Amino acid sequence: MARTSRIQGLRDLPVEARRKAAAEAAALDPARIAAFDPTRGLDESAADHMIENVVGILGVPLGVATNFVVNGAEMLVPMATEEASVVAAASNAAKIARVHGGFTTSSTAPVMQAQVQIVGVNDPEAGRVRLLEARDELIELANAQDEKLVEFGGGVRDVAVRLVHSRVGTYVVAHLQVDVRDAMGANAVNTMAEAVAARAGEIAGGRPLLRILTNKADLRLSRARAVFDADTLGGPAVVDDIVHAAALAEADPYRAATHNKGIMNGISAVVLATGNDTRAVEAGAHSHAVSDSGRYTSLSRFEKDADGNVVGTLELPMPVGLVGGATRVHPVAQAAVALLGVRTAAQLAEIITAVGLAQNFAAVRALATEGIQRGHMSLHARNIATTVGATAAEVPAVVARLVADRKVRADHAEKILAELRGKSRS
Ligand SMILES: CC(C)(COP(=O)([O-])OP(=O)([O-])OC[C@H]1O[C@@H](n2cnc3c(N)ncnc32)[C@H](O)[C@@H]1OP(=O)([O-])[O-])[C@@H](O)C(=O)NCCC(=O)NCCSC(=O)C[C@@](C)(O)CC(=O)[O-]
Ligand SMILES: NC(=O)C1=CN([C@@H]2O[C@H](COP(=O)(O)OP(=O)(O)OC[C@H]3O[C@@H](n4cnc5c(N)ncnc54)[C@H](OP(=O)(O)O)[C@@H]3O)[C@@H](O)[C@H]2O)C=CC1
Repeated sequence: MARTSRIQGLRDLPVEARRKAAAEAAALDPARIAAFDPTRGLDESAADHMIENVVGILGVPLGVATNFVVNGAEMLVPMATEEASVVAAASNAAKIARVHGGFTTSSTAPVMQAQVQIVGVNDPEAGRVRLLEARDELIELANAQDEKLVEFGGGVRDVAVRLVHSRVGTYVVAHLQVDVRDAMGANAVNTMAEAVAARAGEIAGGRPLLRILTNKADLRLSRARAVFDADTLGGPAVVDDIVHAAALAEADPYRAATHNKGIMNGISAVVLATGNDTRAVEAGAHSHAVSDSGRYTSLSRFEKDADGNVVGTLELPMPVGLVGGATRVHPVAQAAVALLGVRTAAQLAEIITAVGLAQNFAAVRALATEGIQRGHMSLHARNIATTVGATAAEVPAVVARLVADRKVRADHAEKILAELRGKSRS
């Protein structure tokens, strides 16, 4: 069967049937995603080897976003999040993007950078140039730390040197620019930085201090682009308002922070589902949101294209891997990667970026039209109903009343529940 990301009625199926439908739609043997079943996910002894002082395992809901087409390929996207409406919103935007073929993505080579800080250099300008003269020697020394990475086609691509003027002096900071192939790359570049630090200090004429990767991974960028059809959105006035909404985010840091949070709703959910480092991706994203003039701005852009549609673009650092970290040891992360069917870290990075753009578009569309409450709160209402003690059988009736009364609040849910229980007793 051909892979598809359109699954009719997925939301109405019980969870076990959804897993089956997802495997079928992804043309996968269901055994490949068996770990999605919480009884077959991460066990305590594996968890005990992942971090320290383990006392338990936190469950986070894992959903699957539908409707994605990325570079012409149908794609079901695993998303781990505690927030209602995120998975629905991503699926909704992906459905609108399908009208014009879905998402087109691209990326730079997977180059991470490690910094070596050198202190106490008397002639920092000359120290910088001495290090650049020693480029080949430093590259050779660094590459010798990871012959396998070089065999895979990775390794150090270049050395850059910056002078950083701080409150307590000028530092010579050498950057190793390393192609880390399918790894997130932290361990490889940190090992290289530690290995070259002493020699770099000698050459620069100072003392090496910090030796660590930078999470401002601006040489490892991933991009996504999609066209959102004007007629599907409700016409030219809606398009103009979406462009206004995005323009405010570009110009105003207060709005940009929320706009970017909407992007990260999608990105962090896929990063977490695939066992990648959410903090590394978040740090990279926010560092990239600072413009050349030093102002915090939005990561995405929405414009009106020549045909009057909205064209959305997103570009940001995406340091994710397939071969290391928790991706290698967490059975649910492995199942998530299998569901996506990706073979390289670059493919994974690009899909995550497409999800970020979809998520952002869904929120901005809602905000520029009916507001966030109707769609988001009607899904959040299920949490509220459960919080006040509604049973699985009672939840649908409580949710329907909360939404109809436009009062998605715990006090109102308690009132509705009491009324329902009163009726069923009488
Ligand atoms: C919530 C929707 C999608 C409803 O939207 P709707 O138009 O009422 O939904 P629909 O029933 O017509 O369905 C349209 C599609 O949405 C999906 N969908 C719809 N409902 C479900 C569901 N229950 N379960 C699974 N999928 C669902 C589904 O894909 C469906 O198509 P289908 O594939 O079925 O043909 C819409 O209102 C929306 O996109 N809202 C945005 C919600 C959002 O952004 N939530 C994030 C949390 S809010 C936040 O944290 C960020 C924010 C907002 O502050 C960021 C910012 O300010 O920029
Ligand atoms: N500031 C930060 O962001 C920091 C993050 N971290 C953590 O680092 C972890 C990720 O580190 P990472 O270095 O990716 O993970 P690992 O070191 O676990 O895995 C990467 C290794 O996998 C091997 N490998 C096998 N196949 C490939 C391939 N096709 N391409 C590239 N490498 C391959 C290589 O080792 P070999 O050459 O030996 O085969 C490579 O060094 C995350 O858990 C993150 O949380 C750690 C420190 C700081």
